[in-house]
Amino acid sequence: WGGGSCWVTLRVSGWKSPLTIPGGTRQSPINIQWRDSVYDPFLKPLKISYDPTTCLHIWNNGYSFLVEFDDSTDKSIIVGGPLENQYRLKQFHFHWGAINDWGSEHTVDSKFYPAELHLVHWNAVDYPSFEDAVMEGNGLAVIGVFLKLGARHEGLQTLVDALPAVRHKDTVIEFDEFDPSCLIPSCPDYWTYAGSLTTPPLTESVTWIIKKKPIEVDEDQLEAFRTLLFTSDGEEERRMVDNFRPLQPLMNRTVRSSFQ
Ligand SMILES: NS(=O)(=O)c1c(F)c(F)c(S(=O)(=O)CCO)c(N[C@H]2CCc3ccccc32)c1F
Ligand SMILES: [Zn+2]
Repeated sequence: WGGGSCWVTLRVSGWKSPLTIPGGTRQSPINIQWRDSVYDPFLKPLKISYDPTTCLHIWNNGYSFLVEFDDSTDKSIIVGGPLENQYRLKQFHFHWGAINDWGSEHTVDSKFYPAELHLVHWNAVDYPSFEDAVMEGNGLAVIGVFLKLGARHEGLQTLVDALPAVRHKDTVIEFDEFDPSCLIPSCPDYWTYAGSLTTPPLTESVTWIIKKKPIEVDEDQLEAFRTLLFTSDGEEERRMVDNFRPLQPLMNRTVRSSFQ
């Protein structure tokens, strides 16, 4: 184990992801210890402007279900917050548990939420493509939004209604005119830290922006996520649940907050 690099691939209900990567110093997800986060008065409000006509399709890629956007223009972008320039929306996806006691990737004071939304953006100012940006320290910006059990979320319901059509891995349906800002709490408060993708290639290229306030969804909506499958049509069915990566060491990082 020592200082050497070691690969441990954890096979948890189809969620293959190395536990640690060689030389990783800024891996995600992490536990956010509220009292250890440092208020940074220089953090700007995050500005979100998405164009619903850039929404393309929903697909089940065997990791999660994701909604992909046309990122060939600057129509759907975020700017401000901890970011040096604007980032283009590429896709959003979720992580969730088999039961409501866990499911999120990040935790707050070691508390899990039943699910977590990730909106993945890339730095199209400095890099020619998403694939290039994935390899750069300031290449990506991911907004994380916690989901908690509560009232039904009308905006999410549009997505939930489409899930039966993407039940199996590698199924896709057209999905248009969806504005994902309806899934982001209006409260401006967030934490931010330098991290990584939580799926392969696990590159340390993500500026994480984790919203302090969760959104509320109801039990039926969480159950709808759990009806998805890791497996393709014709394979032995394995329910798509617990598709989150284990917590990673904070190492030499500080989590900043935009609020006091
Ligand atoms: N939690 S997370 O935000 O780190 C994250 C995921 F958790 C996740 F599942 C995916 S994916 O596209 O479903 C699976 C591909 O890795 C991506 N997709 C990214 C990662 C690599 C890649 C390559 C092309 C298009 C999208 C992505 C992701 F950024
Ligand atoms: Zn994710």
